[in-house]
Amino acid sequence: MEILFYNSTSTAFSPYGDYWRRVKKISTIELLNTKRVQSFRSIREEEVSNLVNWISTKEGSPINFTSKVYSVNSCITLRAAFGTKSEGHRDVIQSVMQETLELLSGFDLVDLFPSIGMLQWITGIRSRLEKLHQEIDRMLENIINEHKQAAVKVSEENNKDLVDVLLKVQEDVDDGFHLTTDNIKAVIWDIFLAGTDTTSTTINWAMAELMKNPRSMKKTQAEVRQVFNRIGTVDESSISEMKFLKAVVKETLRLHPPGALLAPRECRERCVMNGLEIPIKTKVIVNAWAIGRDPEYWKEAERFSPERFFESPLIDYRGTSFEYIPFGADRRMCPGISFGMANTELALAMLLYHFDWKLPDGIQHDDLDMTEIFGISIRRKDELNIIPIVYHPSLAA
Ligand code: HEM
Repeated sequence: MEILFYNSTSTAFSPYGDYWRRVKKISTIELLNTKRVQSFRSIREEEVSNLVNWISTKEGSPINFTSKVYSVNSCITLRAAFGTKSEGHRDVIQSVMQETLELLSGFDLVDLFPSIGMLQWITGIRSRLEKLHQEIDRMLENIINEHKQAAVKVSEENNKDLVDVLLKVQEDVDDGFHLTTDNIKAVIWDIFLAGTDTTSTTINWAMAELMKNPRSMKKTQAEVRQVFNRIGTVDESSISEMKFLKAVVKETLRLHPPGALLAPRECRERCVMNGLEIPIKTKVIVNAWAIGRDPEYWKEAERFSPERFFESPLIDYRGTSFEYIPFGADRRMCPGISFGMANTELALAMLLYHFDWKLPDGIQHDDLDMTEIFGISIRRKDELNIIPIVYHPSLAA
């Protein structure tokens, strides 16, 4: 079933209000635009390089790839959101976020956004969530105050973190819309929840698929190494040349869209689809996971084959190819595509450049278990434990 319709009087689903529209606009235009995402390049490169250095010390032993990728992504998001001011709070934020994700693991994106409505209806875990909510609130309050008190105002666009940008928006009252401090906290926390888990899940699935498909792994590594060796630097500047790597990420998102059920929609007017009458106000759930595996649109739909995107180069994830919507479509579409893709592509490129990867003893490529578990994002059931072997360009044939 790819689209579910049902009438709902539940408070879980609140129609979009003016607040939501404004915040969405701010997220898309001010916070997560391509230029801003570019300005976080050095953060990405530094954090992934730190990971590469750490992995180098573990050569020959299995590492928990899943948890390492998760912590790198949360560091990148933290630094992008709070700048250097996050350092004193980093451990607390990461553990609170981890706890939130664990508590919410039975829920999905559909339940979470806009998060403002979330706490109103989750009953069983309400008290723990409320305690966490207070902790998060206190922590964000401190960080925002530190930003407000910073003696030197940040004027250079490139040095602005997301809190700086939101405080600037708060100052510039736009035709009567006032962004409160609570709004700022909610936006930042939504970005954490929506951005970190989805991105690290994507990197994890991509690596798992490459481990399961050695031919694709070889092809991706050959491309990444050819480009980085020719340019002479291992950084973000040449990622745009890595067409096969990009196809690997696209194929990963086709088979494993982390936000499988998208955000819920509501029918604004009565309509008829395939003879079925859909009344006004029906809640609509779109199953992007099932759409990406529909044999009507995809040849050998269950097979991991990045090459399919060379055969159909026009299929893109920007919300206009309806057979492929890992970031959703229309006004509820993900505002974090550029940030998510930049983090995913750089991490994969660097980890595939610097290391060859082996499965621990006794596990064959074909045997790698790809069972999924359903939560905020659809993750692999098992953490990915794999063995790094350092690549030395000078020794390569
Ligand atoms: C590979 C990474 C990512 C994937 C696959 C992904 C996917 C999605 C999907 C499917 C939705 C719902 C869209 C819809 O219903 O039409 C969504 C919403 C959202 N995403 Fe992402 N996302 C990713 C990364 C990010 C990042 C890095 C950020 C922020 C830094 C982010 C922020 C958000 C926010 C704030 C929403 C809610 C938008 C709303 O309520 O309208 N996402 N994302």
